Amino acid sequence: MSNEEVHGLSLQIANNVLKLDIWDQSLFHLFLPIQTKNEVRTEYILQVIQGRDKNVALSRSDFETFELRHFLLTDQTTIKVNEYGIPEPKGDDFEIKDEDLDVVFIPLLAVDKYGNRIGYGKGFYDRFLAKCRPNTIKVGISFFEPLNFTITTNDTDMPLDQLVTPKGVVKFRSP
Ligand SMILES: Nc1nc2c(c(=O)[nH]1)N(C=O)[C@@H](CNc1ccc(C(=O)N[C@@H](CCC(=O)O)C(=O)O)cc1)CN2
Ligand SMILES: Nc1ncnc2c1ncn2[C@@H]1O[C@H](COP(=O)(O)OP(=O)(O)OP(=O)(O)O)[C@@H](O)[C@H]1O
Repeated sequence: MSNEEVHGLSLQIANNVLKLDIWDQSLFHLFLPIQTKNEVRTEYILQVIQGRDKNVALSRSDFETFELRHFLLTDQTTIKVNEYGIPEPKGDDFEIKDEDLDVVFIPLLAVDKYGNRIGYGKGFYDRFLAKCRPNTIKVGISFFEPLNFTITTNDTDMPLDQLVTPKGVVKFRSP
């Protein structure tokens, strides 16, 4: 995918995020893209969320425990790219508990028609989502539509509620 394609499709995804039924919620968790990985450029989604005056949380990854810690994004937040190429907030101000997040946007490599997800491994998101509230809205973000075959799951895998792609929104229901 060319850089222009990545940006154009990411902008379409941000426009489709507007169609989600999430705008009565207040605290949104977002990932910032790993530049070297052709991930969806979430800066456009960030603009959409902030344009609606919602609060945004960003995470720092701990590669010893494979846990994420979340911090409120403010005017004072400094972002630094870590050794894995992930942009992360610096400092310990305004830490946010997993249970306080209303909506979580999730990066993924592939998803099937049931909302089962394949990530980059290490289980960061499976651990994180398991600690969120049951009614936290889990939204996958992808350039691609769901796969036609079923992804094999294990009992720690956390399925998605919805998926946003450049084409639109996909809602999942349990099989
Ligand atoms: N933008 C973004 N942030 C995210 C994730 C993500 O997928 N995307 N994660 C979702 O879980 C977590 C980080 N997950 C990661 C999992 C593995 C490696 C890793 O093993 N990197 C190796 C090899 C990279 C490769 O395979 O090419 C390295 O950089 O040396 C990095 C990040 C949290 N933050
Ligand atoms: N809630 C959890 N508690 C402890 N270990 C977990 C938990 N969730 C996942 N793991 C472990 O993390 C490892 C990676 O998980 P998995 O292969 O499912 O990652 P993934 O599907 O790529 O998703 P992710 O994006 O979350 O990394 C596995 O060894 C799994 O057992």
